[in-house]
Amino acid sequence: MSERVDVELHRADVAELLAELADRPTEEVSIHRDALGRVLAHDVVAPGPLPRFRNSQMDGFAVRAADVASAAPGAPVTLPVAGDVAAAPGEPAPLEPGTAVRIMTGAPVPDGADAVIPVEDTDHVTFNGAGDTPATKVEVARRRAAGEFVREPGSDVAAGDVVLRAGTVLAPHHVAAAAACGIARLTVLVPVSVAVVSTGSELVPPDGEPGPGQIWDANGPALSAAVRAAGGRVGLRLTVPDDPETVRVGLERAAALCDLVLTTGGVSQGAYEVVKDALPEVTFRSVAMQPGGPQGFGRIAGTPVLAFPGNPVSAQVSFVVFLRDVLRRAGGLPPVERVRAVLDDAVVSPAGKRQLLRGRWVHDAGAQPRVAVVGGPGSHLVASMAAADVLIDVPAAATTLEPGAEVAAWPL
Ligand SMILES: Nc1nc2c(c(=O)[nH]1)N[C@H]1C(S)=C(S)[C@@H](COP(=O)(O)OP(=O)(O)OC[C@H]3O[C@@H](n4cnc5c(N)ncnc54)[C@H](O)[C@@H]3O)O[C@H]1N2
Ligand code: MOO
Repeated sequence: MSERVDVELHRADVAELLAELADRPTEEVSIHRDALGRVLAHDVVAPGPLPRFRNSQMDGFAVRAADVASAAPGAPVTLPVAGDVAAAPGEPAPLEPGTAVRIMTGAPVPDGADAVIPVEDTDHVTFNGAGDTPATKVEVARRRAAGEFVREPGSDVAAGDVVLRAGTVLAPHHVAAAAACGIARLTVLVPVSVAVVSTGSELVPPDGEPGPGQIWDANGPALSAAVRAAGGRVGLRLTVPDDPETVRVGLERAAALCDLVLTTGGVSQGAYEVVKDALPEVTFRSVAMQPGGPQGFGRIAGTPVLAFPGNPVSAQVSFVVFLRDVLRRAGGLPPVERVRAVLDDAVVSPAGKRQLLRGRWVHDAGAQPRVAVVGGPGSHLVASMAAADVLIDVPAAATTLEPGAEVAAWPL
């Protein structure tokens, strides 16, 4: 651990190393299964208009507005009902002047009709229970202007309009717009594929039985979840023991399969720092922060690798500070902005290191967001981390901060 570098410098180095990840390939996905949450690669253009044809906005009677121009409550206009149009396949016959057709919401409005009288404004009042009973005449008790309750073709979308913009993170309402335009497949960005490699002979999976001296692997599941939450994909999950040969073999496999290799553990000053030993071509350095001080970055077989420390809070904080925004940007998601907030508590902090304390937002009516400290600063305190929803960024120059001090806060 030859040098101790500033957090922002290491951030910039990591961003530069991983800049190539932003060059994303694309793939087609079905709107029925895989589109949700994916990021659109291109603008989506409507192949035709929406609505596709003139149709009724109401259950009622299609008429010529001129034929009911004198209709008023107490002075209805009576028209013969010449037919019935449902929202169903087919084209209705043109409307003869001086007649009406019963029409349902979404049904094609016949040529010759230019307004729809809602059923409530007629002597039928409602169609509920009317079934297939054909109406022979209708009394219209309210006039409607030409165009009322008629949905014109293209009034929502014209052919050639952009309905969804490149970069949209697909939500249910975007799927609806694509489906309504008859677009069943969308071209989206391929997520960054990350190999998440936990190192440590002491680790057993969370569903395993730890023996003496063993612990459950928190970092593998945590970083896998973090990768997915930042729009990435876990291309490989490995846990390797503290044996440099085995670690090397695992990391070479990971490098061959994924866009990025992410390791935890084995990067500090101990006797068994296997990641350091297995990756002589990678730069290991001490970053002036706590937690998350020991860091590695470089390439293995041409693939970028980041080596995070093994302490669980250190690994999670490292992800937030160094990798989250890089992954989000590469995958087309906006970065998570840091927020200026006011401290609720007094804090002490080591000299010369930025400290990222676990905190919670304090919700009140104040003008500026406030944060309170949760738990201690130890890098092994996973429960305090779980209770936090923000990281409080105490500057390197500060050894104490009083309540009311302004700090940067990293939303979790
Ligand atoms: N003499 C020194 N000792 C340490 C220093 C130092 O500067 N000088 N730095 C400390 C700091 S800070 C950190 S952070 C850790 C980093 O250690 P490593 O990255 O080498 O990680 P390990 O030694 O493998 O493990 C540390 C700790 O975390 C536990 N661990 C590891 N992996 C997992 C996992 N996947 N899930 C849950 N817990 C994990 C491991 O059992 C250890 O308790 O070094 C300090 N020491
Ligand atoms: O820098 Mo370490 O991550 O504090 O435990």
